[in-house]
Amino acid sequence: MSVRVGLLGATGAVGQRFVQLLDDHPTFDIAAVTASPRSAGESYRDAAKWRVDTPIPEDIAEMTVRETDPDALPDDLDLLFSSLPSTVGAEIEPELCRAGYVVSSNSSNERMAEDVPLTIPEVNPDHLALIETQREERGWDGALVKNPNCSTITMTPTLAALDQFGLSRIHVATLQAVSGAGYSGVTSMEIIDNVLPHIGGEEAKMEAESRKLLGDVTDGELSLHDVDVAASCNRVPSLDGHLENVFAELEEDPSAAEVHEALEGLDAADLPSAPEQPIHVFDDPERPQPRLDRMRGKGMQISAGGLRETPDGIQYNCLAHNTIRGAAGASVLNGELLVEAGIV
Ligand SMILES: NC(=O)C1=CN([C@@H]2O[C@H](COP(=O)(O)OP(=O)(O)OC[C@H]3O[C@@H](n4cnc5c(N)ncnc54)[C@H](OP(=O)(O)O)[C@@H]3O)[C@@H](O)[C@H]2O)C=CC1
Ligand SMILES: N[C@@H](CC(=O)OP(=O)(O)O)C(=O)O
Repeated sequence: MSVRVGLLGATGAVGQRFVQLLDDHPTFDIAAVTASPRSAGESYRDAAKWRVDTPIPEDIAEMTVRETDPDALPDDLDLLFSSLPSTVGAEIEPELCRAGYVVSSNSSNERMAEDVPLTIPEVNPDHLALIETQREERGWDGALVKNPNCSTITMTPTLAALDQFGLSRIHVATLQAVSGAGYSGVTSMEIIDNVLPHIGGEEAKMEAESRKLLGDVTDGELSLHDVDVAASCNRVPSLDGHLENVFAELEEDPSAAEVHEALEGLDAADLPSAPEQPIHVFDDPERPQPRLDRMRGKGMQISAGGLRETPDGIQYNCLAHNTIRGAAGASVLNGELLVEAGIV
């Protein structure tokens, strides 16, 4: 089976990760690439300043970049992956869905909309049921599905695994890599020998998106999980890989060994890009570390470690590759879920 896909925002940092990840994908074939009007008409090789650590695929390099507009896309695309700036996504993604395209989007616009599935296949694949509500309410033939923010993706699968003990209150502090801010997002003068204790909007995203991901969809209606989440987000000078310190207050009182077993027991998704085991737990208290562990499971596995019983609950660390598991890889996984569900 071949699924013809288009990449929106293909020349950007996340767009390039899509190109890299889809290069040898078993079913997805890149049939169109788009970017801003500045790049449209150029070859992908000229338009994209290639910064990924594998060679640019020759067939994609030769493609002509199109405008990001329904009229500029071929009609026979089965699926679109979007990594547009969120202001651009907010304008263009609904137009594309109205025109009949199914869009798996990484951009933050509409992540919290009640009729838009925000999914991680190992956590809440059933939320795809919201597509029916979305199509009824918006009159779309296409569909819009989102993946969460990269810091949220790193933590939420661990919370899904701990939900069996009753999640009551979560505190999390993040140490986020510079690639999360994009190539020109943080200057070297700002970040070398430094830590920035503020990432605009990130804390509110982690607090809200995690409750949606852990929530329920019944009869096409969404209800949020009632766990309290409080986040503090920090930029640190690692290149890729967000590390997070989680303090979980639970209704029950599991031992560290029980938590270890629960984390490693989170069910895998049976999808081509999914890791065989979603979460790996280290016994070594010095792991996970961004440089050593971000590429586990081809950048798609989440690592945890430092499990510790405290008077208030369990403390642990978790880590994921922010532009693979946290961005392009997350959208690809959602695309595979859409194929499995027969929506694509
Ligand atoms: N899940 C997550 O947590 C993550 C999400 N993201 C999100 O992904 C998106 C992309 O991020 P990133 O790749 O770093 O951004 P970049 O700035 O590197 O790339 C943006 C892309 O969008 C294109 N673009 C810009 N303006 C327009 C326009 N007006 N019309 C059409 N296309 C346009 C650019 O084309 P051109 O080259 O021509 O300028 C480029 O292809 C953002 O929304 C970001 O927030 C990013 C990282 C992680
Ligand atoms: N804010 C994230 C990256 C990002 O773009 O997030 P979002 O997709 O929620 O805008 C980071 O800095 O690491």
